[in-house]
Amino acid sequence: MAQIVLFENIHPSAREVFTAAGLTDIATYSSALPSAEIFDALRGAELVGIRSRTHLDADLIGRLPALRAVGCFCIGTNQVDVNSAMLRGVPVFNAPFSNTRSVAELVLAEAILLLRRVPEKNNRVHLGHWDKSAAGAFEARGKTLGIVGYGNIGSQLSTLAESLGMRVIYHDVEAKLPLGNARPAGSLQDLLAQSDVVTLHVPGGKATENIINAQALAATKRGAILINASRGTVVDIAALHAAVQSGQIGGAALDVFPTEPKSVDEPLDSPLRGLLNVILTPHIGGSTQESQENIGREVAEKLVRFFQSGTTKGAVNFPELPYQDAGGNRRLLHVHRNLPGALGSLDNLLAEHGLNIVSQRLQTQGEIGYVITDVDGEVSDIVMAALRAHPITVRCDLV
Ligand SMILES: NC(=O)C1=CN([C@@H]2O[C@H](COP(=O)(O)OP(=O)(O)OC[C@H]3O[C@@H](n4cnc5c(N)ncnc54)[C@H](O)[C@@H]3O)[C@@H](O)[C@H]2O)C=CC1
Ligand SMILES: O=C(O)CCC(=O)C(=O)O
Repeated sequence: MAQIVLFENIHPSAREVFTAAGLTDIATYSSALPSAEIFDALRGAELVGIRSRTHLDADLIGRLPALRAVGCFCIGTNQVDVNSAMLRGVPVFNAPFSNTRSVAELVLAEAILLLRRVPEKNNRVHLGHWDKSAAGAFEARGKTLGIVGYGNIGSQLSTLAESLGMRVIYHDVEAKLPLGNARPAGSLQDLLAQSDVVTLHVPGGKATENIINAQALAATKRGAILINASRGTVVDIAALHAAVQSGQIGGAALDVFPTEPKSVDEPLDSPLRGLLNVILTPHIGGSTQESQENIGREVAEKLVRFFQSGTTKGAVNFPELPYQDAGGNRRLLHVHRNLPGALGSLDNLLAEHGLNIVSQRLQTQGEIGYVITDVDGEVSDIVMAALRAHPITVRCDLV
């Protein structure tokens, strides 16, 4: 079985990084695999690369003892049970801003197209109608853009929209630095009531599930446009369907869906198909040549650095230890339960086996601690077996 398994058509730049680092045992898949097939594909894999469609749940992670790290070649990591991965000593990496600009540009384009009613007009011309009316068509200039989630994408979009002359307001659960003339709205309800275009840029997960539901849609300014390029679970699709049909929502653009097709030939199952004032795109917010090449390189580099030196800088679920040159002969990566005396137990065990510590760094986070130890001398299989068998150990690797 391959040491590295990459799903979902990850850009070839990733393979270049792995092979340049001497990691050549790589299996690639052009799409996500059905859950019945994924275990066989991953058996024995040490590094796994996915995008948004491959789900790594607690059960699957638990059945992959060889797995050392996961790379999400995207921003979102909600498709991985990152807590279970952490508890098994598996760091998860992502590319936190390599596709930010691509998403912001698509959203801005969709806002303009929907304000001008282009999706319906495009369809009418294709059908032979030359309907040159200005009814319901507006400039973006002077309109209010409401951004829900003022993180990397939301704030990037904020500056682009202001350069078009839009008034920008935002709602975030954390205090955020307003860029340019953007201002925080008093609440989500307040944002919805004021905005001509509402766009969602929050993470997926339980806390954001259906935050745009029937009640939120009813509180939205009548005829406003809704754009969702975050995660499909953020919008209640049945409620949106009803709001579009009643005219409460004047147009919508959705790039993400509660359940997304796993491959090219699987159709999207959604009541929104066929509505002409709704733009549906196949989760391509971050899919540009520029972003995919950068993401391929960035995440592969993080995986290689972890695999070869143990650094967890940038991991989303793990104590972060930055890169440091190896000081000794061998380097031990030890993940343990975060209990008093854990480091002492590890060091005693090394001393019992005559290993001198050249340098050692510890970081803890929640339930686990992570120690990188450079030692003089060879680390025998006996020492590794003793380390792995110790009651505090979650996992231990030698690099
Ligand atoms: N369609 C696509 O292809 C892509 C989609 N995404 C999605 O976009 C999301 C956002 O990306 P970034 O801006 O890079 O993330 P980010 O982490 O920089 O920003 C997210 C923001 O949402 C805020 N937030 C969290 N819960 C909230 C709530 N309930 N209400 C209001 N604000 C809330 C956070 O405080 C944070 O400021 C990602 O998590 C990912 O799911 C990202 C890239 C591509
Ligand atoms: O490109 C992808 O597969 C996923 C993009 C995305 O949603 C993300 O980066 O979070």
